[in-house]
Amino acid sequence: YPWPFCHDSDNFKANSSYQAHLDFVAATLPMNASASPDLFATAVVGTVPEQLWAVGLCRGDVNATACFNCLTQAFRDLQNDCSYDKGATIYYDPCMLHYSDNQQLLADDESDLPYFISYNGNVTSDQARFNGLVAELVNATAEHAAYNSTRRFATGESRAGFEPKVYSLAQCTPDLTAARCRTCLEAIISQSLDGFQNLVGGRALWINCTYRYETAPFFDGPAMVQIAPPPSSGAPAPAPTVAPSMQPTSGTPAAVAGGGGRKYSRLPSVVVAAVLAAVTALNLAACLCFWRRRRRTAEEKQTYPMYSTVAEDTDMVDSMMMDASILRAATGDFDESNKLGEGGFGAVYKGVLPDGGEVAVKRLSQGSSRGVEELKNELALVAKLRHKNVVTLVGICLEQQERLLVYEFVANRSLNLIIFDAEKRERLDWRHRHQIINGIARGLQYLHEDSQLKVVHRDLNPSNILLDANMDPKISGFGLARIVGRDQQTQAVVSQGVVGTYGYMAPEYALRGNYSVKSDAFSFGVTVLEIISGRKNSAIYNGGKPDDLLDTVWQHWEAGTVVETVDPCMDGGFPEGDVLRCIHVALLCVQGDPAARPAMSSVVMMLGGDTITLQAPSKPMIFEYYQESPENE
Ligand SMILES: Nc1ncnc2c1ncn2[C@@H]1O[C@H](COP(=O)(O)OP(=O)(O)OP(=O)(O)O)[C@@H](O)[C@H]1O
Repeated sequence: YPWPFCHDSDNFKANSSYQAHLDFVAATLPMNASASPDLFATAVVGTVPEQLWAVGLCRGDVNATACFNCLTQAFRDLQNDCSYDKGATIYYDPCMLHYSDNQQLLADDESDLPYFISYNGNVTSDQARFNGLVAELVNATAEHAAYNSTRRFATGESRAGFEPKVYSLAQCTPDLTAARCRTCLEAIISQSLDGFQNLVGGRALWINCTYRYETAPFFDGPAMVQIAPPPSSGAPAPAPTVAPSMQPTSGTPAAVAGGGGRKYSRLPSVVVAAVLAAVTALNLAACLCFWRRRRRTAEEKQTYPMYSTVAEDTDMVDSMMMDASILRAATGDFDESNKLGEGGFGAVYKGVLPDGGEVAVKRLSQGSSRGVEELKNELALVAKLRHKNVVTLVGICLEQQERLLVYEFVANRSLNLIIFDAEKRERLDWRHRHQIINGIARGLQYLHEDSQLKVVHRDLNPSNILLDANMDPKISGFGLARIVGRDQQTQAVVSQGVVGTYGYMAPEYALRGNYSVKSDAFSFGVTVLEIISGRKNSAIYNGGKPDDLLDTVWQHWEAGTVVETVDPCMDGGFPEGDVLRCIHVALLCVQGDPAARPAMSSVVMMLGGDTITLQAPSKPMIFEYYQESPENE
């Protein structure tokens, strides 16, 4: 160890957004993974094409400190070994890290995955019984990891009575369903185990799942699965069939391999093995690297999350179902000219239904597992929400490969397209801006406090605020939203990674994965300051110097010159008292301590009543990510 794989994907440039995303994930993911009970975290940051997706998983039997150290080291090593490669994977004994600009792993029919195998070249004596024992133990351990462990982790051992004893381990990323975990393990076991016949140790490593067996103990804690030794008599096992490319070169010690930052290019769909030159040089056991193209099986298709969603809420889904043919006709077969925009999960098209009704059709990218998760969320959540300031979902379509979400058409599209456009934002006078701020506050209050559900949006920002023909705002983009307990006052913690948009994430969410209605309040505060100033709160380094709107507004607030931060486009055409009140409320929302931020019902009241006295805000927490330059890290 370590075994790094550079994916030979696109390169990114130093100081690019992708680099900033990678730095951010390197600073947060090890903490999120080690703090989660599953020792697992994922993160999606930024937007396509600069979006970075990362997954980190520690072996189920290591402690949080070892997990944190391993993943921290993993980022360091990959940034050295695969510097500027957008996609890379690294395996250590205690952890695995993978990042890429492409989220398509197991869920993608056509994805090529770094499928890595290593084995111990020593050969056993009673081969037929040994091979039978290994196969039984490995499969039992895989079964246990998939179906009996929510962490998708299991260890196993053979009982006394046959020498050598065998020890095994199987693990999947805990975001896989039980069935998909089993499918994944089955795939790597069936691909590799034949090649390990007679060998005293072997393992296959994949991003979504891994298994290993050895004749010496190698994991901590008692084995979760035990199997009886094979009987001494009985039908002889079939003759071993060792794949020629996988035969050990010599009886070598325990399986270890090195990859030294080599670049592996994509290979043909047939499994191709390449013995690493470094193996011989380092006098280590044989080690093979496979890139292979997988076809999703019928069984995997059945376990695709979308289908279980449909089964869960059939009545609601049925009533909203629309024909793909109608939506195709409505959008001119998803013609480019009807494209309204593109989000992280697919493009959005304007459509006109046969009755003349205008709709916006979100077409989720095919094969994106994130897209399916988003769809699940949207179905379960948005369909139940009804508020003037929340976008309405009017239909859905799940036909063959199409996954379409149909919304009411919101004429002026998203706020970011106006507020950050030098010309268009001149159209937004103070009356409009005030109306937008109030509308967002009311929509958020509804989500947090008044709907049947208690919803934390988690990705509130101007690209998720749509403006109707009257410039009334509607909150959209519920793909990352979460329902939290109605009485939940405290914060929930993401176990599967921080997702959201830079510059709007509350520090406790970005750094520790804690989200709550108060992390939405933070995003609201940032959005309000952007609406008033017409400036983006850039979390990306600007020539090595942080360009932070919160900091700028705070400096002016303290100096008593905060009116200078108001968008010059408005040319002084605003009542100063109203503007100051809005900035004051926004500063209360971006305070570092979540408990000090007001609830949205208070925000609505504070915005509406000039008789209410407001508390003095404390300095916003501008978290370190903004303050350090990448060179210092
Ligand atoms: N209901 C709608 N009516 C009109 N335009 C819309 C509607 N929904 C989305 N759009 C337009 O399409 C763009 C893409 O929307 P989408 O919700 O997919 O992306 P996003 O919010 O920018 O990103 P993400 O989904 O990654 O959060 C929006 O920025 C907006 O301009």
